[in-house]
Amino acid sequence: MSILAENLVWRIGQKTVVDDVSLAVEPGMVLGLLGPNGSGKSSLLRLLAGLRRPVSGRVMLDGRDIARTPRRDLARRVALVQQHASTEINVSVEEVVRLGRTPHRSALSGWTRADQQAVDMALDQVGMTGFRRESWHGLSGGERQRVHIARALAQEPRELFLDEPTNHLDIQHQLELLRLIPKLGLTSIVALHDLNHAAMFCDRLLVLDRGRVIRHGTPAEVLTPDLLRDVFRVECDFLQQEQGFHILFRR
Ligand SMILES: Nc1ncnc2c1ncn2[C@@H]1O[C@H](COP(=O)(O)OP(=O)(O)OP(=O)(O)O)[C@@H](O)[C@H]1O
Repeated sequence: MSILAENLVWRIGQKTVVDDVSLAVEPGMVLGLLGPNGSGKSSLLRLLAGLRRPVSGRVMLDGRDIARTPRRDLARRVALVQQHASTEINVSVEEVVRLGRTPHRSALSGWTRADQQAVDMALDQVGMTGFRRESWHGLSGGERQRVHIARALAQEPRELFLDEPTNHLDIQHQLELLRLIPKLGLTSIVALHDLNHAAMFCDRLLVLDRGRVIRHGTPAEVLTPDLLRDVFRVECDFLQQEQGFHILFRR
């Protein structure tokens, strides 16, 4: 397994935010993480990326416990694109993406061809090459989001965690990004709110509610009318199409 989490628990004060979560993702697969607001998706992603330590349970990447993995090794293989990430200082787009190379560089080595190639490719993958010299502060919310993803890709991770990556993006860029993720060949976990997008682009889905895993499996196994009613509190119909199903929400 590329990503394996066993019985993760995380609390803040008296509140159990992540409650006995286990999951497994095979190499190259995309797992969609679903759940209502406050269900623990962001908190779980931070535990999986090693930014938070669980109260109990463990996360294994390629069979190695991340609690015993040196920070630098972890930073070389895992990238997390968080919500509301921001940069205060006045920098160019390319400079933001170059930060993704930090874990690969030593204090003595200069900027290498491999570093530049990784940055060029990452900018290209998110369609931001033309913006490389622009100031970060002049970008729209969606453009910033794409630059954050480029920074994560420049890191050349093996595991990619994305927290609502389509936030702020127009529909064209939402679809482009969701199409890109499976093509990267990385093992990915993506927190999403759009259930149709999750069904279209993820191999497997996992639904959280109040920190607990309610269901996991293929999109067709997970997204059923009873789950949408019980967890998301919506009534819907399902439209069966050649390329899969589509959820129609009732007015
Ligand atoms: N640092 C923190 N301090 C206090 N409460 C926290 C903290 N981190 C998470 N929580 C609480 O834990 C719960 C889960 O939050 P989390 O952000 O993980 O949910 P989420 O599923 O990502 O939500 P959303 O869909 O709204 O982004 C929320 O009730 C939140 O207020």
